[in-house]
Amino acid sequence: MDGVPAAPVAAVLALGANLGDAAATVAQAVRELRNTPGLEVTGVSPAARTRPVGGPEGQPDYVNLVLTVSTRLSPAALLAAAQGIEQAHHRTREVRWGPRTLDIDVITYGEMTSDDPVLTLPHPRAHTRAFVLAPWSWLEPEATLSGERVADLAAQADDAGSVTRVPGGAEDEDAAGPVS
Ligand SMILES: Nc1ncnc2c1ncn2[C@@H]1O[C@H](COP(=O)(O)OP(=O)(O)OP(=O)(O)O)[C@@H](O)[C@H]1O
Ligand SMILES: Nc1nc2c(c(=O)[nH]1)N=C(CO)CN2
Repeated sequence: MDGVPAAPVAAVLALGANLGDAAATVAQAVRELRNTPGLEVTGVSPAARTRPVGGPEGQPDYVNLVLTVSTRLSPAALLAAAQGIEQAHHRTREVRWGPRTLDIDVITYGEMTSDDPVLTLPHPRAHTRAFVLAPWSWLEPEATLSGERVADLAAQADDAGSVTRVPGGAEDEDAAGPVS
């Protein structure tokens, strides 16, 4: 998990936010990831507005998007970089699946598999989450996750009906509008 790869590794990151100006936060996080040493952002999905899955009732909608990256960071360093950006956006963890200013999950890191609870790969719930799978499929229509087409998984997910594609660029802070 700590090993630096011999060659850049393709990884997939999922971003989500539903507190404050979520669209602006996600756009800023993309810029921060672009500025992270050892990381090249190779693709940014359109943003999605999504209904909250799990957690307390009455949360605002989320803004979600997916990035593809090419990285020389180890898996542990990639997670640390993601968590550092979460912390810079004042991420707190009070209640499981509660509302958050910013969440950055590592969905895949090359073909690596891991059941380490600190960094499980692929992300253990990604294959059930349209809020991850749908934006990923918009960015990479032929992508697969554990041998299954991401677009098919997105269509089958329980939350498939609560994901709306947001027009405009994901790095346009106004594109997704305020969450409600
Ligand atoms: N693939 C992964 N990406 C991000 N965090 C992971 C991953 N696998 C395990 N974790 C661990 O999960 C812990 C909890 O993460 P976090 O608080 O972001 O969960 P969550 O976003 O509320 O829920 P979920 O894990 O269902 O997305 C982190 O401290 C991290 O060590
Ligand atoms: N719509 C939506 N729901 C969620 C999200 C998220 O990013 N979007 N993240 C969660 C924990 O990672 C739990 N529920």
